[in-house]
Amino acid sequence: MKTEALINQIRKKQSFLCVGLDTDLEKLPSHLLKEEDPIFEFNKAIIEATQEFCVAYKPNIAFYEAYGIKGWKSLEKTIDYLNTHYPEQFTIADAKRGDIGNTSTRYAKAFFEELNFDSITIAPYMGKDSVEPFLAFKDKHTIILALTSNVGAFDFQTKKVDGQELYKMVLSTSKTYENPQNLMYVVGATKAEYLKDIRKIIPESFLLVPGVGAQGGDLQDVCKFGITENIGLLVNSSRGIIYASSDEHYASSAKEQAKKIQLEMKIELDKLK
Ligand SMILES: O=c1ccn([C@@H]2O[C@H](COP(=O)(O)O)[C@@H](O)[C@H]2O)c(=O)[nH]1
Repeated sequence: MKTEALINQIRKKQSFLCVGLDTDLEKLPSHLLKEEDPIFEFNKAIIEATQEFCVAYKPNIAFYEAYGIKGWKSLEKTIDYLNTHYPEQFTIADAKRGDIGNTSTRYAKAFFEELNFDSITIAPYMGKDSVEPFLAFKDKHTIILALTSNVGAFDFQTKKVDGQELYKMVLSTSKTYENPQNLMYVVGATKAEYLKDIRKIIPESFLLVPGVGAQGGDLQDVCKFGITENIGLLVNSSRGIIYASSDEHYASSAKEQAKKIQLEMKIELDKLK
């Protein structure tokens, strides 16, 4: 998907919400466990309930890999369902990959060609030759971990290297890679105050912002420093939406929660007018 198409969807739906499909069998309503593929049935119901309020879906690959071949099948069915029924939705494989170039190319083929995701999250630690194989794919997006939402982000990402915080070096160095137009970045909602500095380095880039809801990040704080003329934000909530209730009303509860966040986003978008 082209970035322009994503921006158009955001304007049309007045939403920059990404729904995280972190689907955990242990948290599913018990009646779904009788289904042949409970994970897919759950995802399908969540997608149907939330799609009018969001512009992106982000399955975290760990939740599928955890169930082996069955989990991969559920993931494949989910991405196929999205691409068939809601091709306007931006899809993110939250896989946090990255390896020597030869191997990164295989990861890129797996997620961009075989599964046909629009984007993938990448750990930048192995540098240029580990990231560029992903960037080589036209109209696919490589979302680099810049400043993550967890406490462990302070172990390395905010430490100074040659007088500069590592996450800032990741932002500025990645801009020199081949095909930088295909880059996006992960910045945790729990680190909203850092967005002011981040926007000085990457004023236009799209940011995937996880950490609102269950992790306590604040949407208004994220928008205060992170929003741009072209919005430039995809704010993710996973558990806060998909497990809004654990009974048979899980889909309508997810819908209410997604709608609530979309209305908050509309208020932020109105401020840009
Ligand atoms: O810095 C990061 C990078 C990725 N994530 C992922 O986003 C979701 C957040 O889930 P919630 O339930 O909304 O907390 C999850 O898949 C994480 O692995 C992140 O949280 N922070």
